[in-house]
Amino acid sequence: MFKIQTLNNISVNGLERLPRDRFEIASEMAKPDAILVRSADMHKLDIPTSVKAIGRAGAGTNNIPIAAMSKRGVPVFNAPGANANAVKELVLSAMLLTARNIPAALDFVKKLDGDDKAMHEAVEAGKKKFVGFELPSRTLGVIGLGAIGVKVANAALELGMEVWGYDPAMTVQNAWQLNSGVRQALSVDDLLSKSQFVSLHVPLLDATRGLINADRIKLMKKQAVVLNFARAPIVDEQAVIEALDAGRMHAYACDFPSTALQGHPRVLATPHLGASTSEAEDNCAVMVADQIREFLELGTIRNSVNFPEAQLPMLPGATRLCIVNQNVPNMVGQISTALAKRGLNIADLLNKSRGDLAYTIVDVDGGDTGEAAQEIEAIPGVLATRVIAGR
Ligand SMILES: NC(=O)c1ccc[n+]([C@@H]2O[C@H](COP(=O)([O-])OP(=O)(O)OC[C@H]3O[C@@H](n4cnc5c(N)ncnc54)[C@H](O)[C@@H]3O)[C@@H](O)[C@H]2O)c1
Ligand SMILES: O=C(O)[C@H](O)COP(=O)(O)O
Repeated sequence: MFKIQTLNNISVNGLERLPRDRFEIASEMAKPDAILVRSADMHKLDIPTSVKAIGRAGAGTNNIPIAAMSKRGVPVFNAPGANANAVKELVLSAMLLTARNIPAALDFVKKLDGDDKAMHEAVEAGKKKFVGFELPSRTLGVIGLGAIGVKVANAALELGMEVWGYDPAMTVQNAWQLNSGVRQALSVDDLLSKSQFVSLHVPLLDATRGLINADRIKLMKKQAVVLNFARAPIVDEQAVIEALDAGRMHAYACDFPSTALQGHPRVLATPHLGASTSEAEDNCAVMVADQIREFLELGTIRNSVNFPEAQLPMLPGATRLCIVNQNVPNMVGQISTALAKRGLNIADLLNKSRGDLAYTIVDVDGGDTGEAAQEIEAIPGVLATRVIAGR
């Protein structure tokens, strides 16, 4: 029986992928084997040593201490692309809402009073304050062409916009999805100088913290709109507020309310709703639950942010060892020696590495691997060892 602790509400459709005869699931428990999380901040949590894997039912993993987990040999999984359409739709609605000054217009309507005649007169006299603009031929710059950025860029092209993108590390898979009409900016500054709308779709990293700052706002076209549905610290809020107050920027739309932004007439802030659709919640939970189950039952690694991909069909009757170690020479040699010393035959083996980490799956013909596993665990540089009994 594996124990799964949930730190946030995880969609039932996802949890159902973990059959109750093999998985116990609770929000509070001792010695969990794995943790399922959405946005709960795990940086200050004392993560039990029993934890073998963490599954983020979503995209961003900045709430998880990944470096510390790598040192412990614990893979962190996420759900790439599973909520991308939900975010794309929110970004498109924010573009339309800000272009047409809808938030201020709704506020105006809420404050109308009097009878129908008085309201009608106020509407006709007041509507000129909310004259907006249309999207075709306006320019959108998309920073970060990953799962979400590509969808936003393609959809904006469909709306008739001119679209520029910037991503120095775009994957081939995402490049295949990008409409060839999206033009390539040479740098963030180049993109900003061309854009009326700028949409951010990068992870929060040291390199992206404060990506949009006072100097960069000056590069944007006058009356620009910044759309931040990525993470709050990617934008310097104070710089944005100053640009809005000075009439340099038209609006700031973001998914991250704050005291500084609260009540600003040119800020459209949603309560971190990017992934909050039933479809996205199901997609994320199903994807990550499947990945956690495959890891716990078979040692398979799919969509980890710190481990290499690793998938090896398990041979019937074999015993499987999954070993995480530092990516240094002679580890596989030492592992196979520990097995050979006990007369254990390797039936199949997979060794993959990513950065400083290496991961080995070894299927051994029958046999008792207990002692060998203990010896492997003690090899300097081995971070975690697990034995999975054959079925
Ligand atoms: N508001 C929400 O609810 C919500 C929902 C999903 C994701 N997000 C945020 O959006 C981010 C992106 O999500 P995604 O699914 O598209 O992720 P992704 O990993 O598919 O794409 C991120 C892209 O950013 C690129 N990138 C990284 N650093 C860059 C830089 N300095 N300049 C330009 N490009 C850079 C990467 O190469 C990658 O292609 C997540 O990390 C998360 O923080 C927010
Ligand atoms: O990175 C993400 O996937 C989003 O920020 C969604 O976060 P949530 O799962 O807490 O809604």
